[in-house]
Amino acid sequence: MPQPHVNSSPGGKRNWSSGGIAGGRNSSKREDGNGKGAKLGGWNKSEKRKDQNGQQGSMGPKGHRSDGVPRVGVKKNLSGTSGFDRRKRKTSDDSRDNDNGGKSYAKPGFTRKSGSIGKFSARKGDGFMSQNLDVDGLYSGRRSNSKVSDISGGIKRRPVCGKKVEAPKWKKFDESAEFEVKRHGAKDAGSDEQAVDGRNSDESGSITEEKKPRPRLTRVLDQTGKKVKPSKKDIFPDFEEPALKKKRKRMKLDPYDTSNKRIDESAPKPDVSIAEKVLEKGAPEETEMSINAKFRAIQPSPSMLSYVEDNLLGRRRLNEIKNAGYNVKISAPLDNIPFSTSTERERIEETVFRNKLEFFAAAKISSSFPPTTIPEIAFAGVSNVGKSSLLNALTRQWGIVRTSDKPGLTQSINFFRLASKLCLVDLPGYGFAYAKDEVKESWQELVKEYVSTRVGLERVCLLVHTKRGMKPLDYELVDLMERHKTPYQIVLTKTDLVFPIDVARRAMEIQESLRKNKSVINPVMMVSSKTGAGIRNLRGVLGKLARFIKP
Ligand SMILES: Nc1nc2c(ncn2[C@@H]2O[C@H](COP(=O)(O)OP(=O)(O)OP(=O)(O)O)[C@@H](O)[C@H]2O)c(=O)[nH]1
Ligand SMILES: [Mg+2]
Repeated sequence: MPQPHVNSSPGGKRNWSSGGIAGGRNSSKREDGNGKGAKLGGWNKSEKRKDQNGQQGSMGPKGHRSDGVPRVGVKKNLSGTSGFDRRKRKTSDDSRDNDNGGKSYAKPGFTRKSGSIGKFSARKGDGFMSQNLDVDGLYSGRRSNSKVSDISGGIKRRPVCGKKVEAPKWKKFDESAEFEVKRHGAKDAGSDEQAVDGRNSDESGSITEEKKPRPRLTRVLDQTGKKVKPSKKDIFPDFEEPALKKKRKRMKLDPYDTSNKRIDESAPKPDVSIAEKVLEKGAPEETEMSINAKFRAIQPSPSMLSYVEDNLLGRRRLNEIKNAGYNVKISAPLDNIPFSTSTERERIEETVFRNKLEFFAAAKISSSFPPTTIPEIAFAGVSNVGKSSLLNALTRQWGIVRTSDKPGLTQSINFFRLASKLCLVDLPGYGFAYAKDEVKESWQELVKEYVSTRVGLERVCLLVHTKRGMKPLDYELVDLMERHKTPYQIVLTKTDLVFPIDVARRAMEIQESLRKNKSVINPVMMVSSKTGAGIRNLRGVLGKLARFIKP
C-alpha cells in the first residue's frame, strides 16, 4: 500500500488534500487519488516513457523535468486518471520532486532554483485547468482561480484580500500562476487569452462564487501580449494598500559574535532620535526597543570576550563543547574539566565545595537566624533566577537544595554548611512568584533584613538572569547593601540561554552601572548551572572566603 509513503511527506499531503474548506470531501478525493494512483499510468514508468517518446519527444531522458510544456500531456493523462504512482515516488527522486507538491510550496527558494516545482505547480494547476477547459468550455478567471486555490491547498487557507497576507506565499502562488500563462502562451493561444481573462475577472472583482477570489500579485498580459505588472490598486480594488510592504533585509555576520549569529544591518541603532522619541512618547514598546537597541550597542572589551570564549560561556552547540575536550554525556559537562590549570592553592580552595552539603537551619523571621560560627555566603536574586540550582552546581550535590521551574519555591532563608568551613545561604527570591503579595513582601523584608544586619556575612552573591539583566528590585537591594557596606558580587546565571556575545554585553553593562559603587566585588561572575560553565571559577572566588584553620 502506498500509505506509508504518503505519511512520509505529511506537509505535501496536507497541501494536496486538505486545501479546500470542505476537509472531508477533499480527504476523500485524496484517497481516490491514492487508490487510483497505484494502478494508473500517468506516473508509472512505462507510461511515462510512452509520454516521453510520444507526446513529449523533445523532452529528453528527463523530460518531466526539462520544461513545462510536455507536462500538459502528462497532466492530461494524470487528470484523466486522477492519480499518480506513489511507488514510483518512493524510488525516484525526480518523481518525488514532482509529486511532493506540498513540500515544494513550503520551499519557494528551492522551487525557484530548480524550476521543477514551478513547473509542477503549473502543471498541477494546468491539469485541472485544462480539464475544466476541455470539459466545460466555460472557463472563467474565477473558475481557474478557484481550481488553482484548490491545488494550492495550504495557500487557500490563508486570509484573502484585505487581510494580512504573507509575501512569500504570494510569490509561491505567483510562480505557479505565472507559469500557467507562460505555458499556455507557448502551446495554446486560446488558453493564453483565457488565462488573461481569468486574471481580469479576478481584478474586476466580478466573481460571485461562494469561495472568495484570491487577489493575485502577479503579472498580466496586456493587449500586445507583453507582461506587465499590475498596480496594487488593480489587485486590491476594494481595499487599502496592503499594510505589509516587505523589505528585504540585509544580514551580515556579527564580528564579535562567536556563535556566528547574523545581525540585521537594518536593525535600529541606538541614536539620540530614538531616545528622544521614547522620552516624548513614553510608549512601552518603544522603551523596550530602545533598551534592546542600547544593549546591542554595547561593545564588550576584548578581555571580556576572550573570557567568555575561554570558558565556553553562552549558548553553545554540543559539538563545540565536545571538540573542546569535554564529556557531553554527563550533566554540567563544562564543570568536568579534563585538564587542570589550577595552582595548588586554588585546588585547595575549590575542594571546600567537595565537603558534604548539610542543611542545618531555616528561618522565616530574623529571630530564627542561627548564630554565625563560620563564614557565610548568601545567594540572593529575583525568584527563579537559579539561586538554589547554583548551590547544587557549586557543590555538585544535586537534589540537596530544592529547585523548581515555578518562581517562589524557596520561601524561607535556608542555611547549609560545608563541613565547618563555609556556610551557604539560600535566600527566597523577590519579584514575581506564585505567592500572595503580602507573603512576597514578607520575603523581601526578610532578605533585606538579613543582608543589612547579618554578622559574619562575608558576601552576597546577587544573581542576575543573563537574559533579563538587573531589575529595579535588584538595584534596591544593591542600594541597601551599599548603605550597610555588605560586600556583594554579581553573578550572571543561565548564561547558556543567550549568545556568547550577549553574556559579555550583560557583564559589561552591569559592571558599568555599578562602577561607582563601593561594596561591589568585581569581576562580574558568569555561570550556567546547566552546562557547568563558569562554575569552577566561581568556586575559586568563593573558596577564598572559607575558613581553613580549625576552630
Ligand atoms: N537553562 C538553565 N536553567 C537553569 C539554570 N539554573 C537554574 N535553571 C532553572 O531555573 C529554574 C529555577 O531554578 P531555581 O534554582 O529553583 O531558582 P531559584 O532562584 O532558587 O527560584 P526561587 O527559589 O523560586 O526563588 C529551574 O527550572 C532550573 O532548572 C541554568 O544555568 N540554565
Ligand atoms: Mg530557590
